[in-house]
Amino acid sequence: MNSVLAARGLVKTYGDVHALAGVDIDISAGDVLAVVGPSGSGKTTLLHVLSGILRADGGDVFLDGRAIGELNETGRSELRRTAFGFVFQSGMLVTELTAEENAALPMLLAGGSREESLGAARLWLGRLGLQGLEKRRPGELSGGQAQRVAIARALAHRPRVIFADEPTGALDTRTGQEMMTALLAAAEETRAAVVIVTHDKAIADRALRVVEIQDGRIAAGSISGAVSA
Ligand SMILES: Nc1ncnc2c1ncn2[C@@H]1O[C@H](COP(=O)(O)OP(=O)(O)OP(=O)(O)O)[C@@H](O)[C@H]1O
Repeated sequence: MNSVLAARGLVKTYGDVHALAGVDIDISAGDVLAVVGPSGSGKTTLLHVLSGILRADGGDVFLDGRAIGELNETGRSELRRTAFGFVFQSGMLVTELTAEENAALPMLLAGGSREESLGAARLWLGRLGLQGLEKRRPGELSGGQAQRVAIARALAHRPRVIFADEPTGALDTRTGQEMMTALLAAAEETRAAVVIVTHDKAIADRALRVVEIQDGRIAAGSISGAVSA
């Protein structure tokens, strides 16, 4: 199996709500997978369980064949900092830090030197068209620029998988599409796999594969490409 990330029989419950009711997924390097589905169907829960933010109640997630359910909280948090990158709807940048410091943060937290981390951050900010804005704070950036800082932050430590939850949700259509173009080009360059939760069909259409979640399960016949094992 060549999957970077695989899920087998994922189950997650909140009280009597079955947010995930048995999900199997295989994601390989360079893959771009859009996760779509109605509100409350389990998309964000799936992304959080795949990325080790939440622990599965049943089944497991495998990164390069290694079960992440076996890791303790420290191990999972290290995994999130090193192997995964995250882009959220609102960017979630640290308001007191500059663009380059924000983009360097995962590398700094993972123990990288300031020089090396800021160097990688500047490189990605430049590639994403933000040269000259490195010293600005999030409040001094447009929504689209802030999202590109978030992409640089998700990429600078060269993660295996980038998770994006409604990354274009706060952007106008054109800026959202530009952000997707930047994300996909950057991911292609690093061969990172990308998992995007989105309500936006035009954004899902940019993915290589789309999977629809319904009531915590992959909807029958919803898969474009061979997502399920
Ligand atoms: N922390 C929680 N406690 C209790 N129930 C939760 C919690 N998080 C999610 N749920 C429930 O689990 C189900 C799946 O939620 P989830 O957020 O994964 O759906 P979603 O598809 O991402 O929804 P949306 O598109 O509206 O963001 C829903 O019924 C939701 O109400």
